[in-house]
Amino acid sequence: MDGALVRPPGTRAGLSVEGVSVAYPNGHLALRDASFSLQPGTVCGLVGVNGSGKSTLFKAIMGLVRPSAGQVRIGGEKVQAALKRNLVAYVPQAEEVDWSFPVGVRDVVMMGRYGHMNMLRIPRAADRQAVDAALARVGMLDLAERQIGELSGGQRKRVFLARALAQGGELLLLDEPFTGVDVTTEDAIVELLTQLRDEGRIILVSTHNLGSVPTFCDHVVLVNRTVLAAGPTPEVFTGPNLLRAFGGALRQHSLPEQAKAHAPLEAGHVVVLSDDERPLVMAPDGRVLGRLTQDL
Ligand SMILES: Nc1ncnc2c1ncn2[C@@H]1O[C@H](COP(=O)(O)OP(=O)(O)OP(=O)(O)O)[C@@H](O)[C@H]1O
Repeated sequence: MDGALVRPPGTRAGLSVEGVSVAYPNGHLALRDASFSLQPGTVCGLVGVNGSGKSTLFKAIMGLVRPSAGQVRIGGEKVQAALKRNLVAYVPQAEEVDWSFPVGVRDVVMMGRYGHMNMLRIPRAADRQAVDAALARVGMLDLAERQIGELSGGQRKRVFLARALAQGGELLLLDEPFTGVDVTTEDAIVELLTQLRDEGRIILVSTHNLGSVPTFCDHVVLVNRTVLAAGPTPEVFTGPNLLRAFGGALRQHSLPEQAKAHAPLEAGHVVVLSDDERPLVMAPDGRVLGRLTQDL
């Protein structure tokens, strides 16, 4: 993934979620008193079991649900003001998109520019440049004329990432970006997110792929209907915290003998499998040592 990105003007935007509670119209309290904050230039993993409130938190940050208590601030501004300034870009889960809709790759990425256009939505040269730069950056310029439904799962993810880049948001929300992508695409996405972090953006990534969290997240927010723990990855992404967040949803195994023969690990380490089955190895004191296959 390479190429330059046309960056919008705008100040760096920190994110603060302060005491946020969200109740749905049926009365279900999906989040209670959730708090954390992130500084510009951070990649943060949002980690929790199914139904723990990750998407609800995204919706609160995007102004799609109104908290019954607390507030979200982006760059010190209320959500609606931040949205008007195009500070927040969202990369959806594949399931949220109608892939049969006949729309080309370039058109999808151009949608990221709508907030920069007037009512008639006629693209200007700057919009076309931003689209091309974003497509180049995710390595999709060659497929720009394809229909979106004609792409692979990994290519589709790149297109929606390009849409967020073309928008030029300071805060990027990614919902499960690694689901259904191969290791090469995952590495390319991680590299791009790291570059965006180094440019001063905040990247908030919801993921079930626990194995990848220590390798690319500076911060972690663990959720289960509230924020259980938030902070730098080495402090928060620990065995005890993960077991508290996931309870019985994580399978825990002793490291198999045959794996020990290939890895410099001591007895007593355990392997924890996330629900996408990429194993994490933890030390007896609960420190996460890394992924079994790649890091150890
Ligand atoms: N529109 C809604 N109305 C009522 N309850 C909802 C609604 N949307 C979500 N919920 C409930 O709120 C809780 C949190 O859901 P949410 O989608 O935020 O979880 P999640 O952590 O994103 O889950 P997953 O990992 O499965 O995507 C769940 O119990 C869910 O059933």
